[in-house]
Amino acid sequence: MIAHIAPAHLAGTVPAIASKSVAHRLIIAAALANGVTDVTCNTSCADIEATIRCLEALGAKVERAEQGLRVHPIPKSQEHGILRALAGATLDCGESGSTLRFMLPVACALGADATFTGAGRLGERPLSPLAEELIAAGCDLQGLGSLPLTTKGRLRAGTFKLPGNVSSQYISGLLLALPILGQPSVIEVTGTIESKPYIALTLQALETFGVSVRVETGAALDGQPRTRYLLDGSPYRTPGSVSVEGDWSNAAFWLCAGAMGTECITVSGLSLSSAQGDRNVLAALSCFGARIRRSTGAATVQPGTLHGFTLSARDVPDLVPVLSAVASVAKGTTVIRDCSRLRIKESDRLQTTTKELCNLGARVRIVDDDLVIEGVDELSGGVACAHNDHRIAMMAAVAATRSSEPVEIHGAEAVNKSYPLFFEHYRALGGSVALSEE
Ligand SMILES: O=C(O)C1=C[C@@H](OP(=O)(O)O)[C@@H](O)[C@H](O)C1
Ligand SMILES: C=C(OP(=O)(O)O)C(=O)O
Repeated sequence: MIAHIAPAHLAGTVPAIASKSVAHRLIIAAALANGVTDVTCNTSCADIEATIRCLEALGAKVERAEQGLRVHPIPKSQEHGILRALAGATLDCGESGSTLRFMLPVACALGADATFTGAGRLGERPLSPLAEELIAAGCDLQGLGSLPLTTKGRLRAGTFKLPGNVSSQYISGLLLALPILGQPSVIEVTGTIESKPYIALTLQALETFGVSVRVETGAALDGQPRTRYLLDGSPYRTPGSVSVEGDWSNAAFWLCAGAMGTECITVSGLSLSSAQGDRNVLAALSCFGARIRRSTGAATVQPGTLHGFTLSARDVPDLVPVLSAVASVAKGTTVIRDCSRLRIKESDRLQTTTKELCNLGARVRIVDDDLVIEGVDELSGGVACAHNDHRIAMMAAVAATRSSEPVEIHGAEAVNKSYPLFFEHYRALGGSVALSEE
């Protein structure tokens, strides 16, 4: 699909969609709990549907309700009282890295005999060293390095060792899986943890379902930071109902468009005290020079004179494409550091952010693992490719608001991965988008 966008500033109010990261975690916990859970979730997307599909393949039942979902957990075996996954299940993770990295350890802990499939770049995205830890703890994984991937055998409780700098999803995946085992386990993470707020989201979901995790921080013998997550073996207990909060990662596109425009943009339905790290988009926009207003459950960004500054992507990798669009029209130089993990997302986002913003007239370059962006007054517009990456498609659409000529985005259907309503909301904010077949 091609999105043809006529340059125009955006303004107005849109409601936040449901947080994909929070939804993955709450739906998984609900499927592993001791009873039915109602999950209020006002929107869905391809990635959330992938997680639902995988849980259903393992034996959970997910009913669609008016406000969201009613999740019936994977049944327990009468004989042993433990959760019993359906044998021979195929878990189609679509293009969702979170789904694969969360459901693989979950399937291993259930002792499922399962096959994982997926699409797009998912098979190339790393699973190492999570996979090696699962193998060392009793699972037989075949087909590593691509998809399909199969698992057999049941994970044993114990100590799992992971580095902190590959993907926080490995740590979240193990945290979600280990309560299934009903015995104490420890996850030991060495080095500085990147994407750390996503682990906080996982711990929050576990706590909601009665699983408490003790976190110890300190240093290993070699002086490196070491974080230990200690699980005491307590199982998931349903609280009856839970609610998925608004998504800051996707609200960020509108808030950034607000900073780049001439009038305010408000996103409603957001928790201002959320554990989502991407809430820091507000702090970043304030450093750029935009004015921020916080009210109950909503954030508003007013344009200001934007100027570049230096920031780290360590805890906010998903904000990098859209913050780069803001930086493209901010005076002076912006440096976004610690971007190495962007290479292993739906596309190599260091490359695709640079290439596509440059195609639209920006001045962006990669220096080692950093992005260096020299601001220009206006972008030129032109043709951009989404590279099958939702955040690149949405970045280009936001860049169009400050282009002198129209922007054409090829592969615009990529937005469906996290935000099927994206172009509808773009129009609701006054944007002019026509969609056509490629
Ligand atoms: O746990 C999560 O929900 C996510 C963690 C992050 O990945 P990494 O930990 O691999 O950086 C983030 O980029 C991804 O979009 C969602
Ligand atoms: C990287 C993302 O998701 P995932 O890793 O779950 O595919 C994302 O939503 O930008």
